[in-house]
Amino acid sequence: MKEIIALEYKQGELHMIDQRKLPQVFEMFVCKTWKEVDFAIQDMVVRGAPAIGAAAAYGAALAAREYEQESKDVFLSKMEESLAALNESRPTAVNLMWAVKRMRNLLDRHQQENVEQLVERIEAEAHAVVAADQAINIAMGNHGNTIIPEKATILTHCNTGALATVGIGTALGVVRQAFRSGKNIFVYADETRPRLQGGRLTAWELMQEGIPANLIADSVAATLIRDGKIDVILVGADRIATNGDTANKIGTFMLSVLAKTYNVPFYVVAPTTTIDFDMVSGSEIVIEERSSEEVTHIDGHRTAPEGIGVYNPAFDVTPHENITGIITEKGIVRAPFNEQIPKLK
Ligand SMILES: CSC[C@@H](O)[C@@H](O)C(=O)COP(=O)(O)O
Repeated sequence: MKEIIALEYKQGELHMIDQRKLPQVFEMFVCKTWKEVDFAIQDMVVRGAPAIGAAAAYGAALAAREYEQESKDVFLSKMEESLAALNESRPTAVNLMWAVKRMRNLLDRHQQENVEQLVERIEAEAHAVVAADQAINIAMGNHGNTIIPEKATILTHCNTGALATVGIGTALGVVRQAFRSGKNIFVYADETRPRLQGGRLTAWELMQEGIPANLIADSVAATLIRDGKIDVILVGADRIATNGDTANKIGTFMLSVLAKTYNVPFYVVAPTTTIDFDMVSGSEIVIEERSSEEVTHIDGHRTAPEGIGVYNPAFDVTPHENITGIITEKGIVRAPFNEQIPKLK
């Protein structure tokens, strides 16, 4: 099976699978400048917390190449301008800020070096972010596989696979490892309104891998859970506070309430780069609100009446009380989260 590679840096260009077009069209979106990366993140050509972090890291590498002929002062100020813009491209996934901070720290640590050396360091750092993410995904997949029963029926939300990362995925990475290890699993994938990351992307990834699955409208999940048809729920995360409160794709909170009501294990799968160690509770997490067209239109066609008001938060926060465990590359943490999570730093 050919692995899906969400993004790749080749000869000074960042090539990304254009996730706005899948599954109908498989097309690469090529960024030659950091501003194109900034656009790609905002417009969700690339999406998913770890993939956004990796894209931002390569955005910094492209910026470094764009400004390599400048004097050191101009180079540093242009780098800061691009890093500040990339940092703001989407607000909720902390991996983005983590990648930008990593680049800022790198420039700070090597401030005595010349521009040429700095450019090389930034490029190497971006490659290191990607290499680390691949290994982290495998480790999460293996830890996660330990809680998946032999014939599990798994419910998942949004897209947390290879497209959302630069490896096998977070929650979908656990699904992959369970399947690849020979377990007889079945997946229900929420379509994930309004952007349909489940219907378009997760369904596509599951089919590429040959994992048996049904796609469901989001509103079907409650019936399946009540009827005892789901053994475990696996979701990803965009930002986790140190008390375990977790921001993830809108609709995740609702699933967690159902899981708690009907005693279904509910696991968050995320690398430690998704933990915001400066945030003690989910109430501090900034939730992105996206355009009304995501709700009033489907595939560019208006489905809602002109003039209707729209509320379109892209994420919600699941309280830690509803979470059975958080599967990270360092192992599975459980309550009391506010004691266990800081140990992962
Ligand atoms: C990679 S797993 C976690 C999340 O990033 C994922 O579930 C999610 O919420 C993605 O949101 P998106 O708005 O598509 O970037």
